[in-house]
Amino acid sequence: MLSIKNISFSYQESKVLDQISFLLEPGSHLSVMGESGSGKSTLLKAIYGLLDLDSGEIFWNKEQVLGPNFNLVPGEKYMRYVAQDFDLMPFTTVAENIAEFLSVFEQENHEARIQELLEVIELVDFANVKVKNLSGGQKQRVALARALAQEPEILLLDEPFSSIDQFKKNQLRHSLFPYLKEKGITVLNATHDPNDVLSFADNVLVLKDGKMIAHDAIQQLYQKPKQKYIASLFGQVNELPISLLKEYSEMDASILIYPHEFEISKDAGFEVYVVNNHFKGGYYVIEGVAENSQTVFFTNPNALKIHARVYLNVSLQLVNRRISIKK
Ligand SMILES: Nc1ncnc2c1ncn2[C@@H]1O[C@H](COP(=O)(O)OP(=O)(O)OP(=O)(O)O)[C@@H](O)[C@H]1O
Repeated sequence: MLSIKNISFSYQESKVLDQISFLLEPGSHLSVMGESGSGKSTLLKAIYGLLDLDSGEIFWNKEQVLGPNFNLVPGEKYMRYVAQDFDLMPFTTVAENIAEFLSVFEQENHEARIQELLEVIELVDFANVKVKNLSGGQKQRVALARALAQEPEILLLDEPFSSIDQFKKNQLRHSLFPYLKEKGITVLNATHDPNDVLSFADNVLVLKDGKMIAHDAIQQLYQKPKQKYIASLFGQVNELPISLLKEYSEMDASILIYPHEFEISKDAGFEVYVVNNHFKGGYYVIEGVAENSQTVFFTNPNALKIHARVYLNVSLQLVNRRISIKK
């Protein structure tokens, strides 16, 4: 179990982590989300022991993680941190880079382990290519394989696919995350990308200005976001006065609605007129304006005529789930 107990950290005068506490079960996958500068990397660095905390404690089971003031060589054997800058050996091959981190006591397994890890990072054909000749995204994958070579109990990933193109990213998510689950490796993944989170994370921790503002199971967090900031991490979201819906016209509260949650109708719901269509591949996000002059985004399989008037409705079930937010 990873226990983070009330940790705070400041760079010079500015507080970057503010009293963060949470527990992480072994083998589970936690995504750390938050806008740029919210403290995601700093949290991972603190957990890895790269920072001296202002206050608080970090434990992996019974072992305390200590910062550089107490630990000359930061980093614990049971934990690996894959940073945004990958620390590789450029003049040796991909296979040699991975082999460097395999256990010297298991020489006879090295070939098989290198092959296994090359498959996870999908670089089998690059085994004998020198790292200096790889693209940024390929280097990032080698850094991942090196971390895995050390068979960590906890893996800290800082934007693990940031340099990798969309196509490869998808393949890699589907090979890496199930591999980590199968091996029982505990994962903390700092990411901006909801696609890293939605199908793979068990829980999500949300940071805002160094404070933990949510820590919940992924589905709960997505379905019942406590504020727009949280819902926005998963893409576009509307925050509307509930009074736009006839049944709630007297109520002074706002409601968060993802664009795909509207039902379009010819006559039921509230009226919007169409001002723009945004092509998204398999569907369109339509930009409309409601009677209170507020912009509303909703999805539709096809583009709609500019200036067309449509009615948007939301299921009662959804309203009841979300309605808790007071203005
Ligand atoms: N070495 C440093 N010295 C001083 N301030 C720093 C340092 N590193 C980060 N910060 C500041 O700490 C805050 C949190 O940074 P951090 O890198 O943890 O954010 P982040 O959420 O990981 O951002 P991003 O998503 O852009 O990587 C930011 O305001 C940043 O400017």
